[in-house]
Amino acid sequence: MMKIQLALDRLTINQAIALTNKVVDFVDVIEVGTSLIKEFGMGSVSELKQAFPTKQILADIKTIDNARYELELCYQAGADITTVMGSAHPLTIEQCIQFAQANNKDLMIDLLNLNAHQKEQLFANADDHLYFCEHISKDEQELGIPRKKTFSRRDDKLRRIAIAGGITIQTLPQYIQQQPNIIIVGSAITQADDPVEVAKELSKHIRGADHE
Ligand SMILES: O=C(CO)[C@H](O)[C@H](O)COP(=O)(O)O
Repeated sequence: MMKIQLALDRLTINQAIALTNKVVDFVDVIEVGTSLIKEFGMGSVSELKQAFPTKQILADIKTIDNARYELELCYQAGADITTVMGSAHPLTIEQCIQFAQANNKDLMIDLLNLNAHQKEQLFANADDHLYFCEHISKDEQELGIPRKKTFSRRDDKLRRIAIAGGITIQTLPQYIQQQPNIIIVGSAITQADDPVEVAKELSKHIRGADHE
């Protein structure tokens, strides 16, 4: 099944919990966004895990260095998945992969701003607990820079792929067509007038998508 990940950004912890409570049945993974971690620290991760103990919690820590220290903080707070920037030093990425494996956790490598060659090098690490996130930044979104088609599931069957960055109900079909494992949606739900309706609709299409 294709999964939907809810990205919680630019909210207080209480707002994040209240919003998630409304839409929890329509999401598979709860992402504690980088902005929450930066503003409120690891308490944002532990409070979300306490509020939703049966859900997978992704701490979007975006590690760029100091791999074990940062992952340890996330695991102590209850995270099931953490993120590392694909642009980090290869040793940092290797440390994250090894440490996640040793702790029975999943890892997501954020491919933000990497070229095809850099991505190929990272793809050599593919396994069932490693996700590669095709991500366009908030800054690119806000400046209206169009997303390039980044991958096709047809030649990418071995890798677990997530897609993130400004995805809405209107733009969803093109992402579903690419058959990722996870579609990450933040503002389209968190900023919606009716978050429940939007999450319900997104979930219907994402979870219902034909996925190999
Ligand atoms: O990692 C992120 C920001 O760095 C967000 O998780 C991602 O961009 C999804 O949120 P939105 O749908 O609002 O773009």
